[in-house]
Amino acid sequence: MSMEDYDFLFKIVLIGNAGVGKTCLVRRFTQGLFPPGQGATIGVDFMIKTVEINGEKVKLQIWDTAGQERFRSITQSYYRSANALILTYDITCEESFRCLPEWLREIEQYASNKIDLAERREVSQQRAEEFSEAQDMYYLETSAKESDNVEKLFLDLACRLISEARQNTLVNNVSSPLPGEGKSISYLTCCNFN
Ligand SMILES: Nc1nc2c(ncn2[C@@H]2O[C@H](COP(=O)(O)OP(=O)(O)OP(=O)(O)O)[C@@H](O)[C@H]2O)c(=O)[nH]1
Repeated sequence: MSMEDYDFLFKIVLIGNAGVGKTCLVRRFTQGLFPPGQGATIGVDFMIKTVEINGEKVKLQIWDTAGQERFRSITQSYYRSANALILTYDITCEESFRCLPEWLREIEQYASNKIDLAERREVSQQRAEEFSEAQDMYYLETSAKESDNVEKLFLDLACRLISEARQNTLVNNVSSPLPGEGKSISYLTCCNFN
């Protein structure tokens, strides 16, 4: 794809414990499906989706990292150049929530997945909200399976990145957007995705 094919290009990296549903979230968003029998990611995987937000083409490069500890050194190298990181945990797995502080340094935003499994919930929404507020992060519960909030997760993030890129363009007085630089952690709610 040439430069003319999009107005913005953002790199988004999903991180979080193994089995929380990172790959399913990415595939739900990029391919519109919930893959049956999804196996563990080896190293990193990469998918692209171009969306239109308020008349502008936004190309999202989405990197899905392996949650397994043995791949940590490989996946860490992908965090650095990311415009945004989405830390994912599983609402039915207390351990995946307790590990969040370990991931904190890299976090901008986090998603709690598998909300379709409400009867098996171990991590209450209130705890997650308190945690995200304390860390000044954006928080959204999703279900890759039921397709709840998945589109919203990625589009809200893209919207926020556009806003940041614009601010940087103004601040730096340059003609081209500089996505990802001088990231703000405030959450934009004013976007219209139609
Ligand atoms: N019920 C339910 N199951 C889900 C959801 N998302 C993922 N799963 C299941 O959770 C398991 C793990 O999903 P993956 O997407 O492979 O998890 P991952 O975080 O990418 O795992 P790693 O690649 O090992 O890091 C699979 O069996 C999925 O079917 C969801 O929203 N609801």
